[in-house]
Amino acid sequence: MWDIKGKTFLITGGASGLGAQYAKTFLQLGAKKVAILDVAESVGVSFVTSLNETYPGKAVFIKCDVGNEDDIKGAFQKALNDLQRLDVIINNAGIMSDSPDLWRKSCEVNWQGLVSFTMKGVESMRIDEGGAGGTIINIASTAALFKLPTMPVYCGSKLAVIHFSQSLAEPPFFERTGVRILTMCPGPTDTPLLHNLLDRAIDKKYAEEFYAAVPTYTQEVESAVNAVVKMYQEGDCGSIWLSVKNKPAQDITDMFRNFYIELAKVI
Ligand SMILES: NC(=O)C1=CN([C@@H]2O[C@H](COP(=O)(O)OP(=O)(O)OC[C@H]3O[C@@H](n4cnc5c(N)ncnc54)[C@H](O)[C@@H]3O)[C@@H](O)[C@H]2O)C=CC1
Ligand SMILES: CCCCCC(=O)/C=C/[C@H]1[C@H](O)CC(=O)[C@@H]1CCCCCCC(=O)O
Repeated sequence: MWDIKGKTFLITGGASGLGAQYAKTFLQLGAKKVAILDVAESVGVSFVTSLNETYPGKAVFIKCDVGNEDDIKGAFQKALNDLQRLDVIINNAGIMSDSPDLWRKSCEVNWQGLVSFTMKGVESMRIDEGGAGGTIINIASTAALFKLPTMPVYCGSKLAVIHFSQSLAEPPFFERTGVRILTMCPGPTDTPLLHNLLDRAIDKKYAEEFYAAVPTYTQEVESAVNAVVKMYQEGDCGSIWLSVKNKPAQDITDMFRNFYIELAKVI
């Protein structure tokens, strides 16, 4: 069982939605400090103010657009200075929009930003270079596990998150670095990300027909958050987890393992 008590957390996209609930929950469970990184400054500042009312001095807000490398460099260094040491990074910031004006930004945020924070995290945590080890939690989605024709860019960015994470985590990565890479795939969860689905689609007209034909369902935020806590406490490096329909988190690593074993027979 991995400890939460006394650990420091950096959470991207932590000003609202699931990221804010991860912050609240890990503080409730004894985290030492959290750094909330988000592009939404006023929401982030007021959220951190409310956290500090309950947990004095334990939360800091750092403005950061995770789609912008200069922002990431500055924010990561500031988080290290403020927290002194980073034990856990939750790469949570994500955009769901395949619209012509936003698809490229969503690739930068969902994928490149996550890669950048993961690499910086590994560098600062790795025990073979003087660090103390740690955990990096990468948030993917069930959109990586089914084909959603209205949002192929979002699906692709989330599958990239899974494959990047599981490839990086291949043994002996953990033995060498002491850094644990974990991936969570939440299913549709009740947050603003799911508002205005038609405006987020690659093709609005087709999306109207598509969403009229498929049933929509969402799970509670609490369920997705509990799943991340369970994965943090129990997950092995390289493991991939699922959180759907308010069910307890499931470790689906073996399904991926078997998929690659089958593929290896033909490649
Ligand atoms: N809500 C859902 O149904 C699901 C969400 N996810 C993933 O969970 C993560 C969080 O999603 P939600 O909380 O639902 O979304 P949300 O839209 O409610 O919140 C996203 C947060 O990220 C921040 N953000 C957006 N762009 C940013 C940027 N460039 N730099 C820094 N912060 C930025 C926003 O300001 C906001 O605080 C995302 O990666 C999403 O893809 C995965 C599966 C299901
Ligand atoms: C086995 C085929 C499954 C196909 C599922 C699908 O294409 C549609 C899924 C919708 C489901 O009915 C409930 C929803 O809300 C889905 C549409 C919303 C997609 C956004 C997902 C965001 C995310 O999970 O990251």
